[in-house]
Amino acid sequence: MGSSGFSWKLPDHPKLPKDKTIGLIVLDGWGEANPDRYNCIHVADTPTMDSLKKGAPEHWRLLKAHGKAVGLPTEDDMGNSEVGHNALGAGRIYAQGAKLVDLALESGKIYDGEGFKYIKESFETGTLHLIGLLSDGGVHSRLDQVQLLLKGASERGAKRIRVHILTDGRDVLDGSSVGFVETLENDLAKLREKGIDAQIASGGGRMYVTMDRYENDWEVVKRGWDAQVLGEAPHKFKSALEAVKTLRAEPKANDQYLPPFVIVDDSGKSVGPIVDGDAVVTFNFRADRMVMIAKALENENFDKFDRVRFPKIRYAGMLQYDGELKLPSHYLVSPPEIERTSGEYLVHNGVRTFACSETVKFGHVTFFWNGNRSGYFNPEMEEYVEIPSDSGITFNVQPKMKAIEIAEKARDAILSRKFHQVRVNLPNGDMVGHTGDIEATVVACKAADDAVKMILDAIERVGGIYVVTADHGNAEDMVKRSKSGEPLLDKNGKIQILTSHTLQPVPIAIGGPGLAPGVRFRNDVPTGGLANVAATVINLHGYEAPSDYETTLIEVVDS
Ligand SMILES: O=C(O)[C@@H](CO)OP(=O)(O)O
Ligand SMILES: [Mn+2]
Ligand SMILES: [Mn+2]
Repeated sequence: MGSSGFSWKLPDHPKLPKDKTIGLIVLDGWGEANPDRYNCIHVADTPTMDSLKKGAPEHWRLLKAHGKAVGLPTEDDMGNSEVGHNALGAGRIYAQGAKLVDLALESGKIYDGEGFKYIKESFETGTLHLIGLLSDGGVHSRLDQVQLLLKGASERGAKRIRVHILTDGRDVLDGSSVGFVETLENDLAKLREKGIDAQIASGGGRMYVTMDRYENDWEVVKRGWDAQVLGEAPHKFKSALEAVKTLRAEPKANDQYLPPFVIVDDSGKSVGPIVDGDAVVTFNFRADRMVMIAKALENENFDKFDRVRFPKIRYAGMLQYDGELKLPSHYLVSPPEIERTSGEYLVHNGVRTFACSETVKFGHVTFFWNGNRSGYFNPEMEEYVEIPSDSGITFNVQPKMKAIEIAEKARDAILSRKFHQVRVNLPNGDMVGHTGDIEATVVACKAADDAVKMILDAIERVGGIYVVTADHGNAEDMVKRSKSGEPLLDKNGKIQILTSHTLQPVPIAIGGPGLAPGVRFRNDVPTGGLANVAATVINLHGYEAPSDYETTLIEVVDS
């Protein structure tokens, strides 16, 4: 115990035993919605998840996974993996990046911070480059924040501004890139009227350029580096609007995967390479898909690809993306201080943990789960296993992904009896849902269900407990709908495919032979959300949760 009286030691739960093996499964992108043909979870054969639902209301219920329940600015904000896993692991609701940036821009505090002062030093003689995802999706970034930042920076001395855009089509409708570029072009034209030399300098689709995560494919980051820093790309255009319109006219074009392009002047020279003396801001607030580019921009020693040039710049992230690595070292807004997560408590109380997913979601059950912190709390108590994801494909061609491999690892970890908590993320519903391919998403949901079964069977064999939940919706609704819930059609009478997450609640189910008789979901937490899961799991490990955690979902009635 420290001098403040703080202790990592958790009190024993008055009724629940310790040392049970808990299989903790997060189905990524698995929400609950009305059954219809665009609900891939409903269409798919999912006997395991269906059978868990029969345990309602005592052993199955729904949780809020979007909006304020996960620390997002409004109830119109869909859930996402970062905020979802943060809430699941931390057991409290933190104002998240989106909200913190809103507040800092609203109050103007963003301009008084260390990060802005640092980049401002370059405004007199250098160019300010803004790199990030151009949409109003609100998962990684938001256009209105970029607009405010452009205004604020230009009013505070930025004379030459270059924006390097990444088109979305994942958190927003495919094809919406054109509209976002138009809006940005208008804003930049207005700045030019005021004598500021401002324009878009390069671009590319988010899944093909820059925004890789968890080191799945450094080529993605390199393609961005070449366009943004070196001013080189296979496609050259006079304007960004012309670029996106032309590239989208290609057969099978998709905003998520637009090839990299640079904007060139009349002499064919790129208008905005990043050079010595410039300032750079990566304006995404969300961490996972910014960590790799942040390393390329910041690290003196870097061997992931040949940077050709490593310009001496002043670089700041919108937020600091990794609290443990302190990356990047300069940032405009302080990230939420997520501390004392359930993982850290459990390690201090002798609970051994195993966590596993495939590369594309590996950081979700480790880094996000632990409050955007990389690495182990205590390597003696934890083991994290990453199964390499397929790279260079869209997951509708491999909808089963590595679900079975993840389940096998979890099964083996459970049967080894070395761990008290075996935690996995099953990516299928989400990663395939984002492709907008309905048939493939149905296959994906079945694969996830098969994986759940394998893990539950192992829990059965060791007399353990399972907790099955999800981080946000995706696969349960694949069509854009009117307010009354009718599928919306586009100009050609085709349904508008929804590639994004949703506002839907997610299920949570508990059970297994190790679940003490009399444990059931309370009925007095009707608005429970993802942040209530941590206390619940801590109870199932035989401990009382810390008093400032969101309340547990369970009670133990005498039977
Ligand atoms: O792929 C991603 O980056 C997001 C969507 O933008 O999905 P998730 O939050 O499920 O990781
Ligand atoms: Mn997710
Ligand atoms: Mn997703």
